[in-house]
Amino acid sequence: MNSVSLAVETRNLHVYYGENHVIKGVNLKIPPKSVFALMGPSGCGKSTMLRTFNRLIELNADARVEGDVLLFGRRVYSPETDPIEIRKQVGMVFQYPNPFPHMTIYDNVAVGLKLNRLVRSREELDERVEWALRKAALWEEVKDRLDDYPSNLSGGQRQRLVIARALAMRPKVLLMDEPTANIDPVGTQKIEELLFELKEDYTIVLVTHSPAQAARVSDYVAFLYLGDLIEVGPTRKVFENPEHELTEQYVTGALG
Ligand SMILES: Nc1ncnc2c1ncn2[C@@H]1O[C@H](COP(=O)(O)OP(=O)(O)OP(=O)(O)O)[C@@H](O)[C@H]1O
Repeated sequence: MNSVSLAVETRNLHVYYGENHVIKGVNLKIPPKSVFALMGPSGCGKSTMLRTFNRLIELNADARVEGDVLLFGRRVYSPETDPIEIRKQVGMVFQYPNPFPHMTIYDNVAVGLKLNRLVRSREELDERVEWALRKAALWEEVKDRLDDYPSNLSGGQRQRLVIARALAMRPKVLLMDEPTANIDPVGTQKIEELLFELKEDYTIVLVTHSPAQAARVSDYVAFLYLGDLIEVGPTRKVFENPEHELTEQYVTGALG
């Protein structure tokens, strides 16, 4: 696949926090309309890597990025590239479900559309909010209480609300940083099922420290260890026939 047909590509990507070298020359090719998992033990650089894809890493004054990240062939770190534009194309969901507590369920989904003036009428806004909530598999559970506040929702519902908020902006890529780490098993299962539907339209990059989750939901998986990319490939291949001893230890639970 050439760069334009890849959703995300990293070329010799390095990240430093001050003197601390945390991503060490990583080359990745992430095909569109798939779930791509970044897995590895705590501190190996998964979140850091994810944050380079939408330039969120730049909010950290200590961080320095070298090498390239390409989004559908476009250089994310080129001086001509506007980080705000990149963040519109690349949605992000974090480990803690973080809907805005003082906004209604409806407004949580509508807020980005309003701020960016992406719709012209209240009717269009209603349609887009419903569309996003349906896409996030939440509509049936909240359609009669759109004016409620998210504090009344379960953790899993709140996370799906945040996913709806991201989807409302119609991103091409959705970055998810351990989206089920703080969700109960039933909520986790719903979010994992949702990933299967979302990948029909979006590219999903999922950070997880759980090899079991990566095996359940991803099409491709990359294993990071201490900032090095140890192995990457189709998930089945990596789990059933890993090339590296370290990968084998990690997927069998021997590495922690
Ligand atoms: N803001 C920061 N300043 C300095 N060092 C950082 C910062 N954020 C992360 N690090 C360091 O960079 C390395 C990679 O951290 P990162 O959070 O990317 O790993 P991770 O694999 O996502 O870990 P976890 O699963 O625990 O979230 C770690 O050694 C961490 O201590």
